[in-house]
Amino acid sequence: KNGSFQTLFRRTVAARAMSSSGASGSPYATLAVTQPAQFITHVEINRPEKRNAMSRAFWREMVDVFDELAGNPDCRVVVVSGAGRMFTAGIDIADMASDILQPEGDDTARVSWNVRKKIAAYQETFSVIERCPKPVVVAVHGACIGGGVDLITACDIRLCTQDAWFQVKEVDIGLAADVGTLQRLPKVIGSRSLVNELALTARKMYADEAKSSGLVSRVFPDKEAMMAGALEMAEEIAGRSPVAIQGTKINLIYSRDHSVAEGLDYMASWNMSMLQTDDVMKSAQASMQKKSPKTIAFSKL
Ligand SMILES: CC/C=C\C=C\CC(=O)SCCNC(=O)CCNC(=O)[C@H](O)C(C)(C)COP(=O)(O)OP(=O)(O)OC[C@H]1O[C@@H](n2cnc3c(N)ncnc32)[C@H](O)[C@@H]1OP(=O)(O)O
Repeated sequence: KNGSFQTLFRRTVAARAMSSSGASGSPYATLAVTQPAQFITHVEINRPEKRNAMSRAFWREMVDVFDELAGNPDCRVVVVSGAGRMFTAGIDIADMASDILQPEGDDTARVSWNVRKKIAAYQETFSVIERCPKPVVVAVHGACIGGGVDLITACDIRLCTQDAWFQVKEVDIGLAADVGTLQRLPKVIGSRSLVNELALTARKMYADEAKSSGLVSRVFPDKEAMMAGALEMAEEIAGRSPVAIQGTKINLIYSRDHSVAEGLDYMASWNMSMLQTDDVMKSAQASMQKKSPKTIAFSKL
């Protein structure tokens, strides 16, 4: 069934749609948000002429979009990618310099207070991805620099193309990375030594090493194949019980940050109510009848 002409055709059309450089009439200046298939939302960083550099508008718009998607029952999974030649060149150095380097305040305490608030707001841009109960699949092609690494480490599944490269570039512009890479990358990549090397030297890491280190789980030959793969994966997720999927994401993140005993305790409290969902019976029945979960009509969540 997977290889049928119709399925392949539909995937190719969807992958092309997902590779486009944006939807007209988007309410966002830096993002194109579309629905390539039922329950799947595609968030495309859409400033290709500036290599998807993250401007002030971008930092705000990501929060708006993910806050909305978190509560939107028509979204069960999100795919994030970049338009044009690369995923992202990181922070927009031109647009952001004045925001960070000329802070307001009458004295050191007030200036510091205001800078802290700004940094916390920038951190929120990627923390909303992690807090969103819908799984987020990120698809990286070409460069993923600086803030791009902060972004992808907040996502649940990372895919890339063979031409992708990743760079924790902050030290090159005089910063200690402050919006998530130093906190999340060590949880993603097993080797602390490799994380330290990448963050302290700002060297580029290419697709094969990204795969062998565990930063990405799959490498595709090109962007079209990657977007088709991302959509296929998103369909697998979107076709399953949203109660099970969202509970799985939330508990995986909780147990990443807690002891096994605390994670088990949280899980027991979680499932004491969630096990009572109709989705368990529906899914078990379909499984016994050897039907795909995708054939089940789950209530919206
Ligand atoms: C609170 C702080 C929060 C977060 C902090 C994050 C830190 C970081 O993100 S550090 C990383 C910063 N990024 C960089 O240093 C990358 C700089 N860019 C490049 O090295 C290159 O542009 C490139 C990404 C390798 C792409 O090269 P190429 O394909 O040859 O394109 P260009 O001709 O260089 O650029 C095209 C166009 O895009 C503009 N641009 C590219 N990157 C940025 C950027 N980071 N900020 C602003 N603008 C960028 C470039 O200026 C060009 O614009 P024109 O108007 O066409 O001149």
